[in-house]
Amino acid sequence: MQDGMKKWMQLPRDILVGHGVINNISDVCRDLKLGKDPLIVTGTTTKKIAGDVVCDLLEDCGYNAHVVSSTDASMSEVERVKKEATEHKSSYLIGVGSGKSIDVAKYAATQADVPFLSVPTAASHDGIVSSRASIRTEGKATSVEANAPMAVIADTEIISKAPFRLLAAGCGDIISNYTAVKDWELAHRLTNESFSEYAAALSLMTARILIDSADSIKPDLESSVRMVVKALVSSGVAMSIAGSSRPASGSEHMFSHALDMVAPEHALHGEQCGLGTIMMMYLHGGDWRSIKESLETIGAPTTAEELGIEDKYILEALLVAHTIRPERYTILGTGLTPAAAEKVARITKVIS
Ligand SMILES: NC(=O)C1=CN([C@@H]2O[C@H](COP(=O)(O)OP(=O)(O)OC[C@H]3O[C@@H](n4cnc5c(N)ncnc54)[C@H](O)[C@@H]3O)[C@@H](O)[C@H]2O)C=CC1
Ligand SMILES: O=C(CO)COP(=O)(O)O
Ligand SMILES: [Zn+2]
Repeated sequence: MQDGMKKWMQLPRDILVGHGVINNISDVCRDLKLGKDPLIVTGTTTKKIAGDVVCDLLEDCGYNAHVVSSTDASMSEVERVKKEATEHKSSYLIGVGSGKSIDVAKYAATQADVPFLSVPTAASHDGIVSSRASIRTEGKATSVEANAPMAVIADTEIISKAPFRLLAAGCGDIISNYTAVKDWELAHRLTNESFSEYAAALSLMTARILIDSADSIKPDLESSVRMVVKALVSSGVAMSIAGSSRPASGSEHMFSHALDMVAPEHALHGEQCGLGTIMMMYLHGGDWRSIKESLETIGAPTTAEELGIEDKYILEALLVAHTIRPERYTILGTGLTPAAAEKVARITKVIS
């Protein structure tokens, strides 16, 4: 198998997107025949926003639900959640929150070999649907294979109340599909890596629809949330078809993962990927200006300053990005020279 590919496509069975769909949580658990003993994994902020709501809704329907708050997407948190699940004899896990809570729940459920449901409180990236989890081990973030959620319940009423920055980050994660697919095509041509026309076409179509609607993505608009959540689901399906994150993660994601390693403070995953897309599109000789303009229209950061990260870390990340996932061939090849890294960052006005 190539590059951590799954042997078969794994997709969520039930996907609910809309106003107030959180109220359907017990119907979904019943539909999937999951039993009456869920463990809800949530964040400290998102517990108050949706974790407790999910717990109350399930308890009102006779479920024996327990809640565990998770603060960090680390292997020790995964172990702690697994232990809680064993203590409470939980037959499935429900991740309620942003990326970190969902990843901890997803990976703990995979390790414990129990089903998992995804209830995002923000549309910040396509991990809400995917079969991967980003878990920190010994201080280093690693993307590990996990089981896809059995169901995704994306309540647009809740998500529309999240800070707009999170939604704009989700757009950055989708727009990055453009360079991810270009990298995948390149790898297919140069290294014979297997390539799925369907997964690539779906991934590109998703990014194109989002870019075409960039000027209608606005704060406090539930219709904007709906559009972005659907795109995140569609991007997640593209990854499932491919059996890997290839259609949605290329050199721009390697840049973001590198930034997580080298910079003392990070921005949001989707924000970093958006910035990476501008620069990697320049390297591909593509229309990086329209990527930049779309991100600006949406209100996502397009410069190091807006990202809140010093220029020197952008350059450092560009230099080490190719080492992040050496088995995944991209436009970065065996690496940029310091002069090339500075040139791409300056020409695209990511650094000044
Ligand atoms: N599994 C996968 O395929 C993927 C995983 N990731 C991982 O996900 C994590 C990043 O996830 P993000 O969601 O971008 O960041 P995050 O999980 O750090 O959350 C950012 C902040 O948003 C807050 N938040 C969430 N919903 C809110 C709401 N409704 N109202 C107010 N605040 C709210 C959270 O409390 C948190 O402080 C990283 O660990 C990254 O590596 C990223 C992409 C894909
Ligand atoms: O973030 C992702 C897709 O948007 C997942 O990609 P990784 O495999 O790089 O973690
Ligand atoms: Zn991503």
